[in-house]
Amino acid sequence: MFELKWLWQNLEGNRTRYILALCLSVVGSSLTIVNPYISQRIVDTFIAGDSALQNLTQERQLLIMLCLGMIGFSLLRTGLAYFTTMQYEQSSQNMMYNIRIFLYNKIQGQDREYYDRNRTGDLMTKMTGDLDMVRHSMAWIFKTIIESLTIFIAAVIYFFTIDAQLTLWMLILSPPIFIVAYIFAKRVRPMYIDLRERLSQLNTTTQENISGNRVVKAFAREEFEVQKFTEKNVNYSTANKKAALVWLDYFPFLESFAQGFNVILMLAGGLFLMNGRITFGEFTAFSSLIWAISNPMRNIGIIINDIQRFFASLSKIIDIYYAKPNIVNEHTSTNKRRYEGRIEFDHVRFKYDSAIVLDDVSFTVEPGETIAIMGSTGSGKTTIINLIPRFYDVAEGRVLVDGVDVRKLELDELRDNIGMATQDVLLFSDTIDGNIAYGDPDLPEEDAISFAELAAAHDFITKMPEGYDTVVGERGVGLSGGQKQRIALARALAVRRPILILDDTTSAVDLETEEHIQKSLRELDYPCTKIIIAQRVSTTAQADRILILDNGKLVEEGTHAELLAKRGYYYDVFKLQNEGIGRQVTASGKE
Ligand SMILES: Nc1ncnc2c1ncn2[C@@H]1O[C@H](COP(=O)(O)OP(=O)(O)OP(=O)(O)O)[C@@H](O)[C@H]1O
Repeated sequence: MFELKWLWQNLEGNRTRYILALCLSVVGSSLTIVNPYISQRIVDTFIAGDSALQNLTQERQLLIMLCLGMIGFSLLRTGLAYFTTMQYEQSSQNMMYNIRIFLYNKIQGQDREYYDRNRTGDLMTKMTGDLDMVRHSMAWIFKTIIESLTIFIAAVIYFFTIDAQLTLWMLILSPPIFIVAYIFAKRVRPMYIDLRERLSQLNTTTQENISGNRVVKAFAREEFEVQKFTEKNVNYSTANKKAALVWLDYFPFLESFAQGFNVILMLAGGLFLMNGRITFGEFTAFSSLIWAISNPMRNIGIIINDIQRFFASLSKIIDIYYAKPNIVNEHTSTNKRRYEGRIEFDHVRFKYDSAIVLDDVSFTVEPGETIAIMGSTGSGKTTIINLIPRFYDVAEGRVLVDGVDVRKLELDELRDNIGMATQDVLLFSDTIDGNIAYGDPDLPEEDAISFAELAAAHDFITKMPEGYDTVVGERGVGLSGGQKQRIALARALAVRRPILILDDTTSAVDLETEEHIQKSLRELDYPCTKIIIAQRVSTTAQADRILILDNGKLVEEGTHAELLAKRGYYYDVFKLQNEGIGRQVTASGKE
């Protein structure tokens, strides 16, 4: 079976320990029959045998030895169980530790398409709940199966040595139990796959709700969100109950069969005892070991439940394990080159799934130039800049950096040459200093300060209670939109890359602050090609060239003056932003 083979492969380094644990389980469980055997000897020799009284006086030494033996074996079994459990725990924990690291790296190495397709809540479920289910199975469920099986087999062999016919009578119930268990397993498997899916939906809803709580509050949609959560919760709970109820359908059969072992022992065993076919001690041995046969039968349903959960979780983990990104970061180059910063789009066509987003886009940016991209919302501006660091690959055409197709460049090196501030600003729960130095952890504090000054962030940072050491909350909680944008800009500048990409980075700052930022960008002390997405003419006016996008096509290209003279989209935007919205408002406030 593929999943088990996969587990075995990943057990590398811990295989010996795990096999040792399995062997110890077998040995420890086999010892279960020792005490019933000693009991049998004690009963037959000292309690119920013909010469019991005589033995009690003459063989007292043997009795003491047998009693000590019982205590000794009990202690040995307990010690062994402790040691065995430790081996299971250590090997399964070590294995999961390795797999967790591997999966985390795997997720980190996925391309943007993977993140577009996979929900955060689902990935979180795989990395936590599913991994833990597999670990639990390795440490407990497999152990339970091995131990139950060993005890069962050891008891059956021991029973056979006492009386084969009585043993066969006892085993008469096993086939129907296995048939019931098999039917149950077949019915319950799809339910656990469904259950796992619903848990993932529940986690996704919870995660989205928590990370989007400010939007929820802004729209006073708490009730709606509670309803949405309740719906997922009900779904999960219903699926859980459904699976549990299926188990309950079969439980009475399994329990009755398990109880049946006692009845058979009483009837057949009692008859055999009266006939003198077995001794009283042997009957006691049967009686004290009957649980070894009935318990595994009784637990078979629980074990099947857990195994179904185990396989449902394991297949989800394997999904991540074998997921292959289309855009791979080889991490091979040790010496990363610094690029000149020339960018060229050569008849680029791009689509998300089947929707064409960029169509025949061609333009060139020379090293050191500043290019502004403007266009209506959804026209494809962000998509253009996402193609430069190769977050996605083009469908047709080429994107070239320093004259080389980005698909032929080392991904690490390419991205190491780009500083980027994205539209959706994400800051980490760290100090402001730590956030600015994110791309360069060795950045001296005075440099962090000077980049914050360039990004017009220094003044508000120094006014904060702990200045640069102020810890910002998750995603930058505690800062205004404009403040977050400025820290993100300082972070992008601080890496001093030859290509700087800014996606609407100054949209939330006032005009005066923006003026300061524009000046800083013009006066950067390192060579840098800048690509700036902006909606304000005040931002684009100073660019060497402005590209206008409309519906995925490049419709205008030129300097501020050239585009104004063209009287196209750019001119309209310019007019709109400079003359208000075209309405002449009178002093009295009427049009
Ligand atoms: N991950 C994605 N999967 C599918 N479609 C996407 C994805 N990202 C963007 N799109 C679609 O691609 C088109 C272009 O999006 P893009 O983000 O490039 O526009 P934009 O010009 O940057 O818009 P805005 O000014 O609103 O940021 C839009 O129609 C958008 O719906």
